[in-house]
Amino acid sequence: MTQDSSAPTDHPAPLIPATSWAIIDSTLREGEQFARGNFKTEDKIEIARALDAFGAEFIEVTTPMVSAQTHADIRRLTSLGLKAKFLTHVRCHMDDVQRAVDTGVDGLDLLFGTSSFLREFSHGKNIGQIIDSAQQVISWIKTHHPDLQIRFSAEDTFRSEEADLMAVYKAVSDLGVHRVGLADTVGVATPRQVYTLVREVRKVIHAECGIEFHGHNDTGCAVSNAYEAVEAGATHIDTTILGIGERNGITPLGGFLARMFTFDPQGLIDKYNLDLLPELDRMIARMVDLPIPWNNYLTGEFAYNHKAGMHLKAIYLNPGAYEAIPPGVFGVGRRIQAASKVTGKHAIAYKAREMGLHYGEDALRRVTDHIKALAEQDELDDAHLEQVLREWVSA
Ligand SMILES: CC(=O)SCCNC(=O)CCNC(=O)[C@H](O)C(C)(C)COP(=O)(O)OP(=O)(O)OC[C@H]1O[C@@H](n2cnc3c(N)ncnc32)[C@H](O)[C@@H]1OP(=O)(O)O
Ligand SMILES: O=C(O)CCC(=O)C(=O)O
Ligand SMILES: [Mg+2]
Repeated sequence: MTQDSSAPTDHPAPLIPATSWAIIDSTLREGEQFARGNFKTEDKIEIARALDAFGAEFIEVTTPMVSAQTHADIRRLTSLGLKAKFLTHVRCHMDDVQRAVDTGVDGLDLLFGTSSFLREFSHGKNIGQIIDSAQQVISWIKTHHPDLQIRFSAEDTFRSEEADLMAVYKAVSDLGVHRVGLADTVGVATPRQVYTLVREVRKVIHAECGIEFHGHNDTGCAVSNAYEAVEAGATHIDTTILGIGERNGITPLGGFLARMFTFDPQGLIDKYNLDLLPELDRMIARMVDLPIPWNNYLTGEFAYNHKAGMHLKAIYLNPGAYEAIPPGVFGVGRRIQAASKVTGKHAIAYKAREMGLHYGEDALRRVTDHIKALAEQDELDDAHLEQVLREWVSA
C-alpha cells in the first residue's frame, strides 16, 4: 500500500472545530436506564476511570435519590480524583437538589418535562409552575452552592410548544444557569428540527450560556441530530458508550466521534485518547453481556472489512479511497477479504505479491477466475486462498 490517508482534503465539509463542543458522557446515568445497565460500585469506578482516561470532559451520574447505595457510589466516584467533571441528573425539586449537593459533584443537571405529555402524565405542572420551581431551585443552588454548575433541561423538548420552551429557557438563562438542555426524549426529532431549534434557543439565552443536546435513537437520527445541534451552536453533547440507554438508547460515543472526526481530525486527536475507544466499547459489552454490534461505528467486527474487487484495487493504493476515517487512529485494524467471488485480479495480484508470488497477465486472470468459482461454491478463508495461490504457481 502506498499511503494511508483519510478522505481527500478537497471534500467540501464545513469545519466544526473540536474545541467548540464537549462530551457529557451519560453511561453512568442514561446507561443505567438501559435494560441491562445494572452497574455495581466496582463497575461504576471502572467506567468512570476509563472515560477519564479517554478524555471525556464530563461524566453524568444517576440521581442520588435512587437509593442510599447510589448516593454512596456518587461520593465514591467524585473522590477518585479524576480530571473529568461529575454531574448528577436530578429533578428540579428541592429534595433532590439538597440530597445531591453533598455528593461532591461539580454540577447538577436539572430537568423538567415541558411537553403536554409529560405535563399531564408525569408531573402535572403547567409552564408557570415549572418556571416557579426552576426559580426556587436555581436561586437556592446559586446562594448556597455558588461553585456548582447548573444545567436546566426541558425534557421532551421536541414535543413541546416553542413559545413554552422559549419562556422556560429565557427564564432559566436569566437566573444564571450555565447550560440549557434540549432533549429529544422519544427520538422523534429530525436533524433540521434540531438545527432550527438550537438556533432559536440561542437567540433567547445569554451569550455565555451553553446549549446541551440529548438525543434518543428511536428513529435512527441520534448521531445526525447531535451533529446538527453542534453545527447550530450546541456546546455539549450527551453520549453513552455503545449508545446504551432507555429503549434503544442515545447518541453513541463512538458514532458521534466518528461523525465529528471528519470535520476536525486533529482537534479530536488532541482532545481525546481515541485509540482507547475499542476498550471502552468492549468494557460495556462485557458489563451488559451483549456483543458489540457487527456494524458498530468504528469498532464493529466488520466496520473496516473490504471485500469487492473494485474497492480492493483502490484500497491497496490508498485506503482513504474507501475509508472516511483511518482505523488506526481509533485503535482498530482493517481487514482485506480477498478470497471471495466478488474479488478482482488486482486484489489477487497484491495478495500473491505479499506471498512473494508473481503471475503473468494470463495466469493472473485464470487464477482469479478459479478463486471466484471456488467461492461461488463455498466460503474461502485466507488460508485456503494462500494454498490455491501457491498450488497455482507450482502447477
Ligand atoms: C427521560 C429521562 O430519562 S428522565 C430521568 C429518569 N431518571 C429516573 O427516573 C431516575 C431514577 N428514578 C428513581 O429512582 C425514582 O423514579 C425517583 C427516586 C426519582 C422517584 O421515585 P418515586 O418517588 O417512587 O416516584 P415515581 O418514580 O413513581 O414517580 C415520579 C415522580 O417524579 C415526579 N417528577 C417527574 N418529573 C419531575 C421533575 N422534573 N421535577 C420534579 N418532579 C418530577 C412525578 O410527579 C412523580 O412524583 P409524584 O409521585 O409526587 O407525582
Ligand atoms: O436531562 C436531559 O436533558 C435528558 C433527560 C433524558 O434522558 C431524556 O430526556 O431522554
Ligand atoms: Mg434520555
